[in-house]
Amino acid sequence: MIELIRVSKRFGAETAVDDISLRVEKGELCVLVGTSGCGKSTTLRMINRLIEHSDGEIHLDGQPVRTFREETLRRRIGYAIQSTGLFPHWTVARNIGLVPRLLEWPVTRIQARVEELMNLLGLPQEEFADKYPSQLSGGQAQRVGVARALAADPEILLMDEPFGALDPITRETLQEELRALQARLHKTIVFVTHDMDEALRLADRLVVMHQGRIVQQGRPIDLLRAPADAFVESLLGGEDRGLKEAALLPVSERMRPLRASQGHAQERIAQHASLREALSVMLWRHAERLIVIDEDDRPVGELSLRRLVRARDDE
Ligand SMILES: Nc1ncnc2c1ncn2[C@@H]1O[C@H](COP(=O)(O)OP(=O)(O)OP(=O)(O)O)[C@@H](O)[C@H]1O
Repeated sequence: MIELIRVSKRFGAETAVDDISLRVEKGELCVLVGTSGCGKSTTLRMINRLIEHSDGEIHLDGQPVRTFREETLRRRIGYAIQSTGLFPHWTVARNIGLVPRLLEWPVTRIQARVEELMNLLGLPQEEFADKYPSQLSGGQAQRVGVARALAADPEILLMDEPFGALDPITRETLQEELRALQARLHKTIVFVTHDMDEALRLADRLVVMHQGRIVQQGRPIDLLRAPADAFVESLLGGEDRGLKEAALLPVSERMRPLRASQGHAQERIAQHASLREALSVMLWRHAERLIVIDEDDRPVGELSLRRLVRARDDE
């Protein structure tokens, strides 16, 4: 668990982070969003002490980070950044093994761990272990960066725009992989991004920052439904919020049991698809009613346009 209590950071006369309090529970994926220069990266770097905070307290599992030895911070906190920070003259395998080597793990254990991580991140050993960073695509390099951050099996992962430089498709793939990884590994993650869709897709807890302060935090759906002010509302997408909310809700949430009289609907949608996808199918197929199917393609319900747009309170 990470806790920031009334934390500030000043660079000379400038206050980059201004009296923020934040608690990230074990296993939670917390995303920091906000306009450029609002203090997201500074907040992240104060957690692993790349930057020392000026005021307040930062605790890991109740213990002040100031009291941790460098080695302990390395072991407990992984760090992945947009530019990957890979050493260009080191192979992929050597880059991934960096922290275990610094921690003086035995060579065989390092090799086994590097192999395990390359498998986990979809980087086949035979193909990638001996490559150099310049021989990788952006997406592959990011995977190596994430593998390296996970190498010493830290409880905490700090990620600063790790997918920032990627094309939208690779980016979405890595977002899905991060969620899947998180479901398996239960790390405590703090993730910084500019991209609101990425933030909404990934976050258990969304933290909106503005001019060094936290202006609102909570579950993405709660922020979408009740933004604290006009700034948060516009950052969350203004009039697009309806679509963003629909992207977070599964079809199963609004469908109802299939009745014989509705059997004429032909278009289908998976029950795990989002309401946004359902709306898109309706628009594309000119259909006001969809049959909802399960993983085995069996009809399990139906979703009408009327039901999709209905206010939550009417249910
Ligand atoms: N080492 C430093 N020395 C002086 N000022 C700094 C330093 N690092 C950051 N700042 C200032 O602190 C403020 C917050 O910067 P920070 O990088 O945390 O913002 P950010 O929200 O991560 O921005 P971006 O999204 O553009 O990366 C900025 O005004 C920045 O200029």
